[in-house]
Amino acid sequence: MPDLFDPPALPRLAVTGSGDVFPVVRIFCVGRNYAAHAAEMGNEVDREAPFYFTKSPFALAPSGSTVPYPPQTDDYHHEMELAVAIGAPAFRIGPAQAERVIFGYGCGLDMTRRDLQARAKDKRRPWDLGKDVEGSAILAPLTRAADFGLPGDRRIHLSVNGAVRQDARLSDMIHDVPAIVADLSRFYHLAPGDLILTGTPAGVGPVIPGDVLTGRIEGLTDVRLVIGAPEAQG
Ligand SMILES: CC(=O)CC(=O)C(=O)O
Repeated sequence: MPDLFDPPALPRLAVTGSGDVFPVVRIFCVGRNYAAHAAEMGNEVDREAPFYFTKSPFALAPSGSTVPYPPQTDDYHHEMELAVAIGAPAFRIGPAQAERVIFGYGCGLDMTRRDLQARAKDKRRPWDLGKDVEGSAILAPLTRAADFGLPGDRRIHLSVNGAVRQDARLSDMIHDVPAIVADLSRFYHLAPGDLILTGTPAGVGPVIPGDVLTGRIEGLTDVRLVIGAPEAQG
């Protein structure tokens, strides 16, 4: 039977220093993984275990894009994050095995309709409309794990129009990368093409059309986003 339409190809990320590309199949995101961010949002952190939400891989936009200010929000926020790309199958692995299944790392932005997320939280509803926003997962080219090493306590920071807004250390994460990979592998058969955004540090805030965002993690390629004008109706 013929397909009724041509499905879109999976989005792909460039790999720094090579012609390789990494197809993105799923995007998992960790919530409240930095104590200072949880506090600024008025939340307690859960040190027992991470929690997750997801974004469609089709929410991905490459670094350097101009992405229109999205519909149905007046409070679109930046969230700078370390992204982890999975390169091998992993199911029910321990933290000690996590390194073996990590393909690489990248700088990512988890752009968020904060007003819709807040409304969802108030009504105890899922966060999809706040988080799974078209064009809201901005990813820089990946760096292979062998070229990056371990996340350690590298600086993670984001500036908007040159002014630093988020500034922290990867060691500030409550659940570190091996713990996150191991924990997620209890629930999912992780596989090549999975991407994990590991949570954002404090300093999140609103953006407006014309803003230029630059996110940096020592040792990785910067992520860059320009906020475009909202799209016209109709
Ligand atoms: C409160 C949030 O927006 C959750 C999140 O995306 C993060 O902590 O990162």
